[in-house]
Amino acid sequence: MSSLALSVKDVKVRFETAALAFDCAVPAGQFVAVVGPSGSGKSTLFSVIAGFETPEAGDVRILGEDMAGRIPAERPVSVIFQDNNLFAHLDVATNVGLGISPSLRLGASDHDRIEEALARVGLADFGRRLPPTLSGGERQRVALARALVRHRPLLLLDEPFAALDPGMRAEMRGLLSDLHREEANTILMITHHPDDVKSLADSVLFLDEGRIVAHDPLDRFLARRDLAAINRFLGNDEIR
Ligand SMILES: Nc1ncnc2c1ncn2[C@@H]1O[C@H](COP(=O)(O)OP(=O)(O)OP(=O)(O)O)[C@@H](O)[C@H]1O
Repeated sequence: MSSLALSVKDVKVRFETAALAFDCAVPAGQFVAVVGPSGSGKSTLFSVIAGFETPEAGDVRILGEDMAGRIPAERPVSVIFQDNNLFAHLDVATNVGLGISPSLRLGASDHDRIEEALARVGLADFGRRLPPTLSGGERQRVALARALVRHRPLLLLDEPFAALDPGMRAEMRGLLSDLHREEANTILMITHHPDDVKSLADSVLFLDEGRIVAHDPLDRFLARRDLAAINRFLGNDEIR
């Protein structure tokens, strides 16, 4: 029995112009902010965990289980991307239903689950709407509902608030924090905003040049002054 939600060990990914190497271990139930400069490897780390990218070496375990050879759909993971991947021609309820069954074979209890998930994200009456008629924040809430119906123990969020204005960001942070508490899941969230880190994270994974250079509890991370890239992210350079 493992109390680790995620273990990434000696993982190596090589692209034409970049070599990346990841090592980290995340206890179950944590909310982890994943931060670092552009191009440092955050999205690639997510692709490796979710199974979209096969590393040339190393070991990914989720809740103690080896993920080698498992395609994305077979992993106990949900991913929400910045552009939320909703199908524009399918209504909101159908988009959420895809989280339950990619072939949309849905029974009566599935429709109840969809309605419950939409109500939970504050979109109870939105089932028949089409995604292009929604605001950016509403679309992200649909993506969250689609992740919720899957009940996967690990949720990966790749800049889910990037397109939102500050008011909506704050609203989404509140919703995510409530859902994390209720679901007792493990969340990794990529963000470029110190505010997201401070209000949501238990710990912070910091990447630089294709490596995880820090994995600290939030307080320790915020007190760090020893790495230039972290100082830049936290705005410590500007205070001096
Ligand atoms: N499919 C790919 N083919 C070749 N190189 C890639 C590929 N995916 C990522 N890279 C390279 O790997 C490095 C890490 O990219 P990645 O997208 O993981 O960074 P990131 O930290 O998520 O950046 P950003 O914050 O800008 O989204 C970059 O140098 C990028 O050019």
